[in-house]
Amino acid sequence: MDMGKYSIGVDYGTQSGRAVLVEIGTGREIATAVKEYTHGVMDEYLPDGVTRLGPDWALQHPRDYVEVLEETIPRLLRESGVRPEDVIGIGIDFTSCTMLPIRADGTPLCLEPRFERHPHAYVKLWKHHAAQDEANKLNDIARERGEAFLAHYGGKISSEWMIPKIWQILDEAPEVYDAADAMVEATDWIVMQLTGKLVRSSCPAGYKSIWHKRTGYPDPDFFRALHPRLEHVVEEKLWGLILPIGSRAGELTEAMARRIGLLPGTPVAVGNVDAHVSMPAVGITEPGKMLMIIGTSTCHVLLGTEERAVPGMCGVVEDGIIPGYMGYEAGQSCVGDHFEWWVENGVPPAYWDEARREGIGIHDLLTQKAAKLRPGETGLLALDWWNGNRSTLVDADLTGLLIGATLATKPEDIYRALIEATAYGTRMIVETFRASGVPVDEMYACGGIAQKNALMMQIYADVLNMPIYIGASTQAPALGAAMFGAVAAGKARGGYDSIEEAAREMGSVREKPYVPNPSAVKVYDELYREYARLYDYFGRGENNVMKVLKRIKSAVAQEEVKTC
Ligand SMILES: Nc1ncnc2c1ncn2[C@@H]1O[C@H](COP(=O)(O)OP(=O)(O)O)[C@@H](O)[C@H]1O
Ligand SMILES: O=C(CO)[C@H](O)[C@H](O)COP(=O)(O)O
Repeated sequence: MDMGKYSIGVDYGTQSGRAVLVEIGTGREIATAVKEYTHGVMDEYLPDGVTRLGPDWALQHPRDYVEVLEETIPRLLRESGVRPEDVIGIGIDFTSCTMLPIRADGTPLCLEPRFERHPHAYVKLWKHHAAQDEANKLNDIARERGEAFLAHYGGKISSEWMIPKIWQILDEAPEVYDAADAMVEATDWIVMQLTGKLVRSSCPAGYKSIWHKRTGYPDPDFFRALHPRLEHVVEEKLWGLILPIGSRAGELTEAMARRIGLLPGTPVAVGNVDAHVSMPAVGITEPGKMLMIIGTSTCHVLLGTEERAVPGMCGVVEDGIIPGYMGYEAGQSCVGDHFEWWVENGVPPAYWDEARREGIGIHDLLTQKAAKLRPGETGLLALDWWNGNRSTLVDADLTGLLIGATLATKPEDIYRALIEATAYGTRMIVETFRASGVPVDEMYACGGIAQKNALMMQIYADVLNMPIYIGASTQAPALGAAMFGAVAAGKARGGYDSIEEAAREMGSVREKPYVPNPSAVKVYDELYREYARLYDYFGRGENNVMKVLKRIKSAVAQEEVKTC
């Protein structure tokens, strides 16, 4: 074993935490460890198995996040033989806005006996969409008041973000709101567990908490207009130093060092977000190159030189991704989740048997079958809104649509139509950026699905009519987090002084991109035009049937709760 220097990155995804130990200088991933969350995503019941959650809820358990550190980091050291003194830094990235109410010392409220059966005391996962009413009211009030911040967020604040989630807690559980000394992003909370102090990251603050590098948070007046008790929400619940990404949040405490096998004093980077952190891991540090991080959901991140208003984007934040640039984000709320839904609910036993016989996963079986179909052959078209629309409509109340099914439609036809729908959704996002004056010249992809599903990447190349370059790492977010760990350590300790330097040495893409096939491009152009018509028809108010159905469903659910 040589005595190089190493950094650890921990990527907290929707289902699991993934840690990598990376060699400084080469970006070589020496060891990887994955821990599935013990409680997974809680969307029906609390851990007691009886406390029922409402529609659109999605919670997590904060203890699972600490378990990830305790299990994966010692495993990395054991398997690699790397000495703790040669680990010069740690970086974290997380899904976002994944948030929780805590005491001032960092204790999550859900760990207190008084609150263990209280849904609002748990972590609200990014895809918790039950704060849509609050998001709608917030957007109406912000529009009426002519709040300038709306332009930085594509005209709408999403129900996935911090302020609607805090407001939902206040509306539905004022006792939890009162007991919370702070509301924090999970990325900042886990950094707090490592360092013992609360430091907030400028990245999620900028994208998810309406914080601006130059103007800070919105005025108390605005928050008062939402709810009188929110007037001082910033001082009361969002306090804490905000540091830019690329800085050091602090050092590993004695207690945590003992629990995870590293040395106390190891530098810890300011927390990051899973999408944004991936850009340097793919080697991107300049404008015009859009990166798709494809997993449970997809995030699209892009650098620009000017702050433009792009309708329905998630946001533009100065220094939000790479210091010195405007960082743009857009996204799709379900991509892998979309396929998972189909696999779990629509695929007959014969297909599962076939996959077992062939010794492959069900996704691989459906992909193999779908790959035999030509573009347009299924006769199907879908809207990719099974978990709402994150960009460009920013509406969690929109739902899925499949059109063209017949008695001859097969499971692989639908699987392919769902893949195509997500590709059309991405094209809509790319076209919206371009129409708003933000160039998108090249497309990149990373994340689990970009690595695993070649058919899907080919369909994206064909639908977008652009080559798709794939990040070389199988764990791009964790690699990016490790790179930020190396920057937190700094050159003097064997790391880097800037993320650009780290990206040059440690980030990379695979040699061969997926290249568009002209005959497929032609068919997909025609199908995309139909997709765009459906998108406008169901998404922009001409036909609100999706919302009507949701309203009826929610009324029925409330009736059921009353009669229970
Ligand atoms: N071969 C595959 N093709 C398409 N989707 C897949 C495949 N294998 C798994 N998935 C989907 O990928 C998602 C998990 O993505 P991943 O990037 O591993 O995790 P995360 O979203 O937690 O970062 C799941 O929703 C699953 O349905
Ligand atoms: O909104 C996000 C980033 O801004 C979420 O973190 C993301 O969409 C969830 O990520 P994943 O699908 O990889 O679990």
